[in-house]
Amino acid sequence: MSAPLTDPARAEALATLSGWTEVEGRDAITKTFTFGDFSEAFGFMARVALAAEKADHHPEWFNVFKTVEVTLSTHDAGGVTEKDIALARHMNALAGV
Ligand SMILES: C[C@H](O)[C@H](O)[C@H]1CNC2=NC(N)=NC(=O)C2=N1
Repeated sequence: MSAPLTDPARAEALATLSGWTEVEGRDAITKTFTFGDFSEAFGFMARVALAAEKADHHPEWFNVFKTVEVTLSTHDAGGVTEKDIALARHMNALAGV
């Protein structure tokens, strides 16, 4: 199991991840993606779901119409690890940002 990133390492990673921020009061990162419509949002979720299953690393998320609010942390490690950074980076790529 990978260990949670240190505060400086997490901050350094976030500086390279457009739109991702730290969650207040919890060792996790979050971003709200906004798409053109529900089909785009759900298509994004479907693509992320396949990647997440392959990596055995899954997002917490909440979809309303064309927005997808995502929170990432590594439950087994109790914080943000490289796995979360990799998934966040992949999500940005899939969303084209
Ligand atoms: C048994 C299985 O490998 C684990 O429960 C995986 C599944 N997906 C996971 N997803 C996330 N976000 N954190 C985890 O610690 C995690 N653990």
